[in-house]
Amino acid sequence: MSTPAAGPAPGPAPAPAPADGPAARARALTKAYGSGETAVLALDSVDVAIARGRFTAVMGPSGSGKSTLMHCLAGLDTVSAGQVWIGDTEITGLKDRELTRLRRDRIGFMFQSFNLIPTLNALENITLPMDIAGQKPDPEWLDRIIDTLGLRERLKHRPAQLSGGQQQRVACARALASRPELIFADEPTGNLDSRAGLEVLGFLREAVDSLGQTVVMVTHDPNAAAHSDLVLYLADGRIVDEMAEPTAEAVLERMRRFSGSGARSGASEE
Ligand SMILES: Nc1ncnc2c1ncn2[C@@H]1O[C@H](COP(=O)(O)OP(=O)(O)OP(=O)(O)O)[C@@H](O)[C@H]1O
Repeated sequence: MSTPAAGPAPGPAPAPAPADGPAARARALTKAYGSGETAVLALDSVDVAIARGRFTAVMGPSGSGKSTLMHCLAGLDTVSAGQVWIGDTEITGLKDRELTRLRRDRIGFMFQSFNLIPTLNALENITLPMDIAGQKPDPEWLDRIIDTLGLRERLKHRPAQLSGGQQQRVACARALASRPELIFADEPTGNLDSRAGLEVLGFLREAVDSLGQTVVMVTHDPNAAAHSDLVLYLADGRIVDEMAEPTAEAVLERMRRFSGSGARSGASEE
């Protein structure tokens, strides 16, 4: 996608993503917060590869490092040591401006709080990041997202006129609008009732299956994780296990085993 940013392009332009190879990966990714006696090792030398065109869930007890992993993979947070790549672009070491541009061009975000602008209608919210970047949405792609997400009749509504599920669908459309290589979703169903949550998970699944997107989702919910292709389990800042083709029952069982084995005293909320 072209990036008509103001001024000369800072550094190398984002390379077109290779058709294969991981969508993102990290090597020996370490993240510490604070220093001295109060230092917390949130990620402890994590090696991970996020498969392209797949739906990956990240699970683990509270404080195990899920959000930190997502933020470091997405270039929202700096790393203490190790390397991170988006596609074949190493993002550790990029200057702030380059990183901002890469995030804008190649990554979509969905958060638990939808972060919609209350004074803008649904369509304006969906296209806002592209408007800010001076990019024009591809009309066919935008139409497809709007119809896939069932938002056609809601485009003129402001967030306050939409249900929680509809607001999250708008946030989902916003994340998809620029056709990013990668979508990071942090507890995207956390604020929704179970029906609306199911809808959003269905759309994320659809984004992977029909639109060919790559999704990484942090969740505590075994039912949500069951929509993914692969679950990565974190404990104490390390990836300790993974499960392909998860079912809610299998995920729940695995979580029980972990909390039973006391990965971190008092840290589990499952
Ligand atoms: N900005 C920060 N400053 C200090 N410590 C932090 C900061 N962010 C996270 N931590 C610590 O790093 C560890 C991992 O936090 P993280 O938020 O990644 O865990 P999580 O698995 O996403 O937790 P939760 O499920 O509760 O959201 C925790 O011990 C947390 O207290």
